[in-house]
Amino acid sequence: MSTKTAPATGRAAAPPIGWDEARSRVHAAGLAAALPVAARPLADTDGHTLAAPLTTRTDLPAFPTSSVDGWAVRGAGPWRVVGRVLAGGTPPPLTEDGTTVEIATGAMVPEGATAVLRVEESERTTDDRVTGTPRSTPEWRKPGEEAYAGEELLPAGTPIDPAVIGLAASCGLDTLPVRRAPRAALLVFGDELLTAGPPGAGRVRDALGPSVPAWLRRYGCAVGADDVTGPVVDTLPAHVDALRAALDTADLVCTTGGTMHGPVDHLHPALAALDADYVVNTVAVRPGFPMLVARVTGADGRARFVAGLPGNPQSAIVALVSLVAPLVAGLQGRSLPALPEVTLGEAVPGRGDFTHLALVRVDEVDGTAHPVRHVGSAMLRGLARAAGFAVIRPGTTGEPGARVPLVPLPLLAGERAR
Ligand SMILES: Nc1nc2c(c(=O)[nH]1)N[C@H]1C(S)=C(S)[C@@H](COP(=O)(O)OP(=O)(O)OC[C@H]3O[C@@H](n4cnc5c(N)ncnc54)[C@H](O)[C@@H]3O)O[C@H]1N2
Ligand code: MOO
Repeated sequence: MSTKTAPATGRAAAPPIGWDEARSRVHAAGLAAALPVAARPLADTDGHTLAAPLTTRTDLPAFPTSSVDGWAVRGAGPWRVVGRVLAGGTPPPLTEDGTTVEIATGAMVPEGATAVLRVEESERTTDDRVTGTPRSTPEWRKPGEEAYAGEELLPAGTPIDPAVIGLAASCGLDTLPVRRAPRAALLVFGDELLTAGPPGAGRVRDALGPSVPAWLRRYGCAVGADDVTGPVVDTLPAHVDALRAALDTADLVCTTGGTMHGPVDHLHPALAALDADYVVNTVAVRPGFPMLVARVTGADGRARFVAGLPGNPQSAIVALVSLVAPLVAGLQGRSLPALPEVTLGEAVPGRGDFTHLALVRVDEVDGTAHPVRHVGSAMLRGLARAAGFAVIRPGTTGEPGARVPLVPLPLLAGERAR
C-alpha cells in the first residue's frame, strides 16, 4: 500500500485520487505514525485501543466452580454431611464415598466430588443425611471451559469497550497496554462566520465549530473546548500561526474552509509554509472533493496531521467520514474501518467519474437504504436524518435492490430511532 506523499506547494491541486485509494492511503499514514503505547488501569481504558493481544493469565474459570447452591457429593447417596464450602473458600478433598459438603454458587468444588446436587432437589433425612438424584448434566464449570491460560482472546488493535474491560478483569489483568486517544484540535476558517445569533446580510453561522469536535470525539479523539479556535482571521500569517500553535499539542488538526484556491483560501499556502507533505490532496468524491490530509513532522521527529475539511458543511462531514475516520483508526493502531453493505430501497444517481457519497436513512424494519432530502453540500438538514452515506461507485448509478457499501455516521444506539 502506498504511503507516498507530495510536498505542499501552495499551488493548485493535483488531479483527485480515487476515494478507496484515499481511505487506504490515510489509514496507512496513520498506522505508520501510530501513537505511543502506555499501560492504563482497566477502568481508564474505555475508548482506547488494545496495543497487544488480550491473553488470559489463568484458565477461565480458574478452578472447578459450582454453578448452583446445593451439595457436592461423592459416590452414591445417602450422603453424610462433612462440611460446607462458600464462594471464596478452598475446600479440603472429599475422600470418602457417601460424604458431602454443602456448597454455594461460585464456590470451588472439592477434589473427589462426583456430582453437585441442587438444594431444591435434595432432602434431609431424620438422621441428618442428604438424599436426592443429581442431574445427569454437570452442575459445575470446569477449569478452562471458557479459555485456557495464555490463550489469546482478542488481537492487538481491538477497540476497548465495556465488554472488553470486563473480560480483561475476569482474565486477572490490572492494566492494559493501550494506544491513547489521538489529541485533536479544530481551526475554523472564514471571516463571514458568526458564532452566535441568526444568519443574514452575507453572514452565516459557523455550523462546524460546535459540531466537528463532537464527531471527532465519537471517532475516539480527545478534544476539549480550548482545542477549538476560530474564526481565524483570513490572512496567511494568521493561518500559519494558528496551525503552528495547534500542531504544538495536537496529533491531528482539522481545519474547515479554505481548501480551494479563492482569494482568501490560505490553507494550501499555509501548509507549504509549514513544510507539510500531502498524504491526499483532493479526492474524486462528491460532495467534498477538495478535502485533504497533510503530514507535518514535529521537532521530535513524530508525524502530526492536518485534515483540511471543505467549508461547505455537508462536504466537511464527507471529509470526516472519508479521511479523518481512517486516519484516526490508523493512529490508534486499528484496522481500516470495514464498510457494511446495504440494499438500496430507491434509485440513487451516480456522479460520473467520481464516487457519490449519498446521505441515506436505513429503514428499521427491512434494513433498506433510502436517500434523504435536503442534501446540498451547503446543507445539514439531510445529515441530521441520515444513518450514513451510501457509496455509489464511479461510472455506476445506484439501482433499487443493489447492494452498496455504507459509510456509517458514528451514531450511538437510539440516535436515529423514531
Ligand atoms: N471556482 C470554484 N469554486 C469552487 C469550487 C470549484 O470547483 N471551483 N468548488 C466548490 C466546492 S465543491 C467546495 S466544497 C467549496 C470548498 O471551499 P473551501 O473549502 O475553500 O471553503 P470556503 O470557500 O471557505 O467556504 C465554502 C462555503 O462554506 C461556507 N462555510 C465555510 N465554513 C463554514 C462553517 N464553519 N459553517 C458554515 N458554513 C461554512 C462558506 O460560507 C461558503 O459558503 O468551494 C466551492 N467553490
Ligand atoms: O464538493 Mo463541494 O465539496 O460540494 O461542496
